[in-house]
Amino acid sequence: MTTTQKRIRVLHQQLYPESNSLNQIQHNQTLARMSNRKEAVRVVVTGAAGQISYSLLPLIANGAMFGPDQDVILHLLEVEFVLPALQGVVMELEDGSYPLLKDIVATSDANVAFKDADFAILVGAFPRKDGMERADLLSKNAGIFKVQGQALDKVAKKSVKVLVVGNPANTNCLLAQHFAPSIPKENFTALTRLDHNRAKGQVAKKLGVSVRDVHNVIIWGNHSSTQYPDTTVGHVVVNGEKKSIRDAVNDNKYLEGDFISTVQKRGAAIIAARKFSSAMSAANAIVDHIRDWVLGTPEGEYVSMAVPSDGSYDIPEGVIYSYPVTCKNGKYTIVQGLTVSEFSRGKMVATYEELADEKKAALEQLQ
Ligand SMILES: NC(=O)c1ccc[n+]([C@@H]2O[C@H](COP(=O)([O-])OP(=O)(O)OC[C@H]3O[C@@H](n4cnc5c(N)ncnc54)[C@H](O)[C@@H]3O)[C@@H](O)[C@H]2O)c1
Ligand SMILES: O=C(O)C[C@H](O)C(=O)O
Repeated sequence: MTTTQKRIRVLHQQLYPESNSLNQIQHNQTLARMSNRKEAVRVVVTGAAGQISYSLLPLIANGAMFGPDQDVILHLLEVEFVLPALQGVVMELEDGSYPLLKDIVATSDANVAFKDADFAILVGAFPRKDGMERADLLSKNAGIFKVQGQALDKVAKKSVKVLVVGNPANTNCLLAQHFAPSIPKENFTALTRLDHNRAKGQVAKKLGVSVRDVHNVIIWGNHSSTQYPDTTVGHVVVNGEKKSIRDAVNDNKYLEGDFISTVQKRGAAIIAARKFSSAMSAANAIVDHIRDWVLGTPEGEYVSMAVPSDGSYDIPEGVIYSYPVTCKNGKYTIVQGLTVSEFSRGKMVATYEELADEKKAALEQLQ
């Protein structure tokens, strides 16, 4: 035994008088490391055998959503006749050798899927097909979000954070919220981060810069073709120089015309090209939404989230409306005090009115 080994043994015996093996030191160190690990979070993904989930699940399992030190337990919900396909997804997750993936629950029972959930990502819905209007989706989807809201209310943690992706996302979110009265209203959100990312992408392309140089675009309202992608407070930073998007682009006709309609119609353009709705970019936006909500947004950075309207910017309460937000300590805050031009106001009200109509139609469906 070397002198160093002897000294370690003495030290070890002082620290652990009940043990006399060096292996025990290693064992205790391992136990200590394990006890420092954060408890695994339970993440529900509905529509788990669908195409968005196929891109999303590996991102959750590899730490992109919650960080590299957070174990996850995936709760996968599918309709019963799709369970055999879901088993294939489960096998692939097992074969992916993801160190953070602690366990998988795969089921067609909402009360099993939502049990003790920390996060619920509601993707499963009837997707819009080429030529179909979003309003057509309301009747197909209202029942799904009623049942899932009720299950959340009954068995999920009261702190569960909910993100609705399945369309019409804002109104489906409102329904889930309505049927889960025991969960704080502000825990219900819908995805407009994909639209936000699309808007950044269009500005970056126009200016020939990277998306990382584009900041504080805003999506107001509904995840639909009435959404208002707004660049009025956004800026770009190129070679250390900060400029408003308006000044950098220097083409208001574009920013108030083609830019807006390209972002509004991007989902439809992808359906027309792929014959399926967006999936890879949707999964990426879902990760961005939850990661920022949980881990926070960089100082001064706005992101877009559809959240319960609280009267901010004179949008009445009672709809799920996309606003610019910042996130800190697991909470989002709607950015206040931005100047709203007459042009912007018209677009913000139009998209609100669509949401109010969708709400009325959805509630009628359920009577
Ligand atoms: N908000 C956004 O930015 C955004 C972006 C893209 C797609 N979407 C929407 O996301 C949804 C899913 O898209 P996709 O391409 O993955 O569709 P998909 O058809 O590939 O997958 C949907 C899955 O949901 C399942 N499902 C249906 N009803 C269910 C229920 N009650 N419980 C559990 N699972 C159920 C289906 O069996 C299917 O496997 C669609 O509504 C689509 O329009 C939203
Ligand atoms: O509009 C759709 O159904 C597609 C999806 O919401 C998208 O924005 O890509």
